[in-house]
Amino acid sequence: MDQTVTDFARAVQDILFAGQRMDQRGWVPATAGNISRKLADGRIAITRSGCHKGFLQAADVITVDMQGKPHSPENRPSAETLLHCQIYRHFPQMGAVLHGHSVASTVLSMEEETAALTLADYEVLKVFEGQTTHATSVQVPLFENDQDIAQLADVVEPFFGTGMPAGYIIRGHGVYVWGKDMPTALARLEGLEFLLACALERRKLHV
Ligand SMILES: CSC[C@@H](O)[C@@H](O)C(=O)COP(=O)(O)O
Ligand SMILES: [Zn+2]
Repeated sequence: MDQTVTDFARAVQDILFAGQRMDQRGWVPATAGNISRKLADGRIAITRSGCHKGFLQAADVITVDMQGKPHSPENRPSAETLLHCQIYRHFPQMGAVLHGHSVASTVLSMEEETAALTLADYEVLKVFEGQTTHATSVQVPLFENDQDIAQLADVVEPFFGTGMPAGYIIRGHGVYVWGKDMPTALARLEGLEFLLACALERRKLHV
């Protein structure tokens, strides 16, 4: 079979699997969230706008270029496609991007008044790139939500220089994480969601 077709077919499988996994964990309520995977030829396979991520069909995955332009003009990619493209542009070694709307990321980001959530002293911090010990802290930047995604991307842009090992959170909205491939991105998301759930539980204990 043609290599390009095989790569796209694999990306579709990766995206459908990720959608089911994120739905099972309660991270993509209703039609929330979006999922992408970079193809070997540089195109990006991404979810269509408005689909339930737990019930994705192969036809719900389309391709866009690095600027977010769909290869078939009749296809409407995720409303947040620009945020995915921005991550791939900054980190050429990354192969998958996940966006979810968990309860923990939504609540914590609305409660935290500073510009970042600090996650410290957790063993699971080692799930993030470059972390080798629990005896550290990782900052997860918080950005104000904005329905103008190009404007939101402009605000996120300078933070790529800081690496953002755990991804970032849009306030009252959700998380963005990435990885070299889909299993790595899913593991990072699972790690981040575990840590956010711990942080939320601790805040409840301390009220
Ligand atoms: C359920 S509303 C969520 C959307 O506004 C958006 O934030 C989202 O994550 C999904 O948008 P989509 O265009 O389907 O990729
Ligand atoms: Zn969203």
